[in-house]
Amino acid sequence: MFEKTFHATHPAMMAGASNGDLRDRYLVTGLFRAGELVLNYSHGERFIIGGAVPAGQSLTLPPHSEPDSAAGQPLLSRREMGVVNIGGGAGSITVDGERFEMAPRDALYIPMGSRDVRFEGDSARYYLLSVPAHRACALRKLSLSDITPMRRGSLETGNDRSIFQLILPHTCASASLCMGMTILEPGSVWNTMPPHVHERRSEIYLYFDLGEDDRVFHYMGHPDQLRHMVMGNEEVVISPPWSVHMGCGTRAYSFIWAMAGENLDYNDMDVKDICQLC
Ligand SMILES: O=C(O)C(=O)C[C@H](O)C(=O)CO
Ligand SMILES: [Zn+2]
Repeated sequence: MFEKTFHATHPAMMAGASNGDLRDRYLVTGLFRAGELVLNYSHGERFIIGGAVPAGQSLTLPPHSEPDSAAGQPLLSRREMGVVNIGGGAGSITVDGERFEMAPRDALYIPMGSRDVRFEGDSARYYLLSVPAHRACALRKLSLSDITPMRRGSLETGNDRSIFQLILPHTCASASLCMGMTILEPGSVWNTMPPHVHERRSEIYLYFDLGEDDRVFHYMGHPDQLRHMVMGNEEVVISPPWSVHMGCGTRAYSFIWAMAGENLDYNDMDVKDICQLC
């Protein structure tokens, strides 16, 4: 049921890794295909990373296919999920009969125990992230207009951006998923500058709102041994807990960040000084 399984990696595996090795280990592509629901699996925090593009049809979360003890059970029987509509048009998500209209950039938190989850919409594109959960929190829709963003950076330093915390304890209760969206102002290109590491959580970035010919130069690895990966629109990068994660685009863009691990504390991060990087 998973298109690809991404394995957990050791920091020592960065030495000698080719650009192709990095892309194979950390880059998730092909998530958004018309008429399909695509799921990938990462052993880092056991994230499921997916995309659903209904293109006029109705797409449903599949049940577990294995092991035998779980086969046929709902995918979210022991998991929670965050969804964002990154498409240009509205759609709807129906969870066990409760229907939510999903305007572009709306998010939905779907709790553990949800059984029937359907995605619809002609031009909606849903980004899906799921992690194991130990409790069921409330099903909840979140719109950017309900959230006061954190403003960070400046146009002068090319990193003027708004950080919307969609799923965090003060906005939406979850068992272990943290999720948000960061939107860069026109003329700004750097995200997460200065960068940070958080040993107790892994993080996943999805870059979007880029043109077809635009790219983000995403940096990862140990702060004093940075590597980069060239990423296009609607591509995802997995950041292990030992890795920085930051990027510079050829124009302004947006990205969705999602984390899980030891805690739900957004501020549990070790911010690096730019002079520490090389
Ligand atoms: O632009 C930023 O800065 C971010 O959005 C950083 C992410 O929220 C993050 O990496 C949280 O750990
Ligand atoms: Zn981070």
